[in-house]
This record gives sequence, structure tokens and C-alpha cells, in this order.
Amino acid sequence: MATKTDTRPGRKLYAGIEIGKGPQITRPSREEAERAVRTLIAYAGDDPEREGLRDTPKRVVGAYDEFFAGYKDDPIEVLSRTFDDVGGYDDIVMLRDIELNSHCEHHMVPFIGKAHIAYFPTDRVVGLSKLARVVEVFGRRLQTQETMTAQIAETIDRVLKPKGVAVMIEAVHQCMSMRGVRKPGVATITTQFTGVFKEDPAQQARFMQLAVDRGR
Ligand SMILES: Nc1nc2c(ncn2[C@@H]2O[C@H](COP(=O)(O)OP(=O)(O)OP(=O)(O)O)[C@@H](O)[C@H]2O)c(=O)[nH]1
Ligand SMILES: [Zn+2]
Repeated sequence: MATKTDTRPGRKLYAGIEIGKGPQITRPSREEAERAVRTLIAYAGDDPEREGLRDTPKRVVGAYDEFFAGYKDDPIEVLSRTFDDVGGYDDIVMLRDIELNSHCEHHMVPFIGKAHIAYFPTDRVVGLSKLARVVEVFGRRLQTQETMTAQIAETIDRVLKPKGVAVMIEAVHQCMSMRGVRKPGVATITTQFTGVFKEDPAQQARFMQLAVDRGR
């Protein structure tokens, strides 16, 4: 697959999917960010100088540091440590129900759900927690669910070079429940398959069964 070059630092694009660090932009200062929050409070119709709101800009900027911590991390590095002693194990490895919190890039409000990830190792495996860490890094950025699903699959595929990767995300978008169309509880489901999960319907069906069909 073609590697598209992107000269912006931190970017690593494979077939149009960005899997490296986020864009390395010059960030505004904390003070500027806090001023922006004060403006939004006033825009919402409240008084930023009111006792209860005085420390809010600082708290919001602190919360942003957590919500969007994923721009600082490189998901490729997260997966760089692998193990080859797996005692002849030769089947899929799957993590089900990885908690997922992210923010949609259109409205900057949360979407919350679960990711299920499987890969079929060749000769090397990765520490289990590292797959959940990849979800964490991409989740802590401004996202669409489709982009995030593709990024997770592509990163695992590129770094581990397994026989195949399967990723499924199910999430509820607050931009659809709290505002706009106001349809609470709608699950958005996205999947991305590479290798054997894409080519072999039996492997794909097995993944789907493990992810979904468990008497819920
Ligand atoms: N495909 C996709 N769409 C998303 C995601 N998160 C939010 N959206 C949608 O992004 C769209 C933005 O549509 P716009 O018409 O530009 O914005 P809007 O007027 O706020 O749209 P409404 O939500 O319909 O009120 C909406 O349809 C959202 O439901 C996502 O992860 N993937
Ligand atoms: Zn949205």
C-alpha cells in the first residue's frame, strides 16, 4: 500500500490513514486557553466572575489536558515492544470490551463505548495492555468513530505485521443524544478488517461472534 508523505511533523500516513503522533502545532498558552473558556461561559449566558465559576476556566483547561492527552503520544511506539516466546500459540488474540471515551471532532462532545480488537499473530505478540493503550491514545484526540477504527487497525497491522487485524467499536454519541436530532441510546457500530479477517469469512464470523454473540 502506498505511503503518502505528509511533511507536517508528527504525521505518519498509510493509505491516507494517520497512525503516528498527532499534528505538531504551536499551542496557545494556558492563559489564552483559560480566556477562551471565560468567553464561552459568557457566551452561554453566565457570569465568568461569579464565585462558582471563577476557577472553572482553570479546571476546564486541566480537563482538556486529560481529554486530549493522546496528541502527545505515538501509538507506533506503544506497540514497539513485542515478545516471541508464545509456546507455539497459533490462533487469534482478542481483547473484548475495552472502554472507550473520545470526543467527536464535529461538536467536541463525548462519544462513549467499547472497542473489541483481535489480531492473528505471526511469530510475535504484544503485551495485552498495549492494545488497550492504542485505543486510549487515539481516543484522547478529536475523532470520528470511523477514523479511529481505521487508525487502530492500521497501527496494529503496520507495527505487528500479523496475519490479520479486526477492530469493532460500538459507541453512543452525545452529539446525537444531548443535542441536534436528540435520539438517545443509538449505538453506532464500526468495523475494520485486514488480512485473514478481511479475506476469510470464517475468521471474520468468528470475530463477530466473540465480539457480539455472548448471550447479552
Ligand atoms: N460519520 C460520523 N459522523 C459523526 C460522528 N460524530 C458526529 N457525527 C455527525 O457529524 C455530523 C455533522 O453534521 P453537520 O450538519 O455539519 O452539523 P450539525 O448541524 O450540528 O448536525 P446535526 O447533528 O444533525 O444537528 C452530524 O450528522 C453528526 O451526527 C462520527 O464519529 N462519524
Ligand atoms: Zn458530534
